[in-house]
Amino acid sequence: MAKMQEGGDHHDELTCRAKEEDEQEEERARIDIYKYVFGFVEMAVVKCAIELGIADTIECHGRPMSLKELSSALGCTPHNIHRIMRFLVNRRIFKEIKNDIVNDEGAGTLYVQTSLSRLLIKSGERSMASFVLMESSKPMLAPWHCLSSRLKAEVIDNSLTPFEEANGQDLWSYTAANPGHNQLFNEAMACNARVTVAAILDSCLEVFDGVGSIVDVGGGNGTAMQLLVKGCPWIKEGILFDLPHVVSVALKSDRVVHVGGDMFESVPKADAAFLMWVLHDWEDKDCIQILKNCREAISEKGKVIIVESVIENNKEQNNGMKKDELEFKDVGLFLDMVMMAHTNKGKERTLDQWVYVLHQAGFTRYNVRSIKGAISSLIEAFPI
Ligand SMILES: C[S@@+](CC[C@H](N)C(=O)[O-])C[C@H]1O[C@@H](n2cnc3c(N)ncnc32)[C@H](O)[C@@H]1O
Repeated sequence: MAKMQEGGDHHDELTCRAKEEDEQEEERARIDIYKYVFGFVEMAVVKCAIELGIADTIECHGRPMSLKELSSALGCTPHNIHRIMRFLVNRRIFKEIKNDIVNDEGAGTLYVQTSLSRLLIKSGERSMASFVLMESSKPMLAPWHCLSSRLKAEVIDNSLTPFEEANGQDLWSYTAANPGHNQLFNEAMACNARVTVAAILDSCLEVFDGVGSIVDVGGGNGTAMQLLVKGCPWIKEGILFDLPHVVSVALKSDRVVHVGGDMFESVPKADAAFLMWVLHDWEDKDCIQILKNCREAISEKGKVIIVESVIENNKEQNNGMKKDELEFKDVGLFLDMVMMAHTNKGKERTLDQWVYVLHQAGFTRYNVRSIKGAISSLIEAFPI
C-alpha cells in the first residue's frame, strides 16, 4: 500500500514538473514570437546607423562622445539620436559609459565603440557596412516578399525566381543594367572576401604551394585576387575572371590581369582555379558545367580551390562543435535561404552534395579544410 502511495507521489511530481515545463515553454514562445514580428528592425536600424555614419563619427572623434556631440556631428536632433543609440546599446552594438567629468555639457552618458560597431565603419579592412547595405537594399529585400508564392509556383511553372519576380530580371542581368547596384554588390562581396582570404592565408597557406598562376572564377571586384597574390609572392600571375560589366570596374593590381567572359563557356588557363561563393549561386547541373570548364582550364597537376559553406543535415552532426563553430554553421543556413531568394536554384551544400558535383565534373580526389574564423570551408579538388 505504502509502495503504491510512493509510486503515486512520484507520478504526481512528474506531472507537475511536465506542466511547469509546458508553462515555461509557452511563456518563452510568447516572448520569442516578437523576435520574428520585429525581426527586420535590427537590420533596418543598423542600416540607418551606417547611413548616418555613427560608427565613423565616433571613430573620427577619437574618444567617447556625448549625445550632444554625436547628434550635432550627425546633424540630427539629440532626441532621435538618443532613441537610436538606446536601441543599439541594448543590442550591444555600441556601449555606454558614464561621464563623471563635469564640463560645459554637464555630466552624462558617453557612447563608445565595440568590436561590433567598428564593423559598421564605412571603409577599412574589417568593414562589413556594404554587405549590410546591399542585403538591406530594395532590390535584395523585394524578393523575400515573393518567396512563398514562388516556391508554390515552382511546381507548375519553373520560369521565374523570387528575384526575377520582384525585379523583372535575374540578379546578374540586374547588376549589369544597374551600375549603382553592381558597385554595391561587388563591395558587399569584397567585405566577405577581405575577412575570408585573410583567414585562408592564415590557416591554409600551404594550399597555394607550387601554384604559379591562378584564375579567380567569378572573382567579383578583384579583392580576393589582390590579397591572394600579395599573400603568395610566388604566384606569378593572377587572372581575375568575371562577367564583363564586373571586371570593367574591378580593382587594378600588380601581377593580376582582368578577363571578362562567361564561365559557362570557358575559363582562362592557369595552374589553379579559385571559386569563392560562386558555386552556391547555381544548381547542380550548372555547377558541374562550371567545374568541367575549370578542369579544362587547369593542367593535370592543377587543382580547383572552392571556398563555400559545408552545411550539416542534422543537429547530431554538430555534436562536439565549439560555440563559435556552431554559430558559423548557423550562418550557412541563413545563406541557404538567401540563395533561395536571390538566385536561380542556388543552395548551400552538405559534404555529400559537394562530393556529388565534384565527381560528376571529373574530380576524383578532394579534401576539405575548415578555415579558422570564417563561415566558409575550403575544398581542394584534383583531376587525378
Ligand atoms: C556571389 S559573387 C562572389 C564574388 C567573389 N568570388 C567573392 O567571393 O567576393 C558571384 C560572382 O559570380 C559572377 N558571375 C555570375 N555569372 C557569371 C558567369 N556566367 N561568368 C563569370 N562570372 C559570373 C558574378 O558577377 C559575381 O561576381
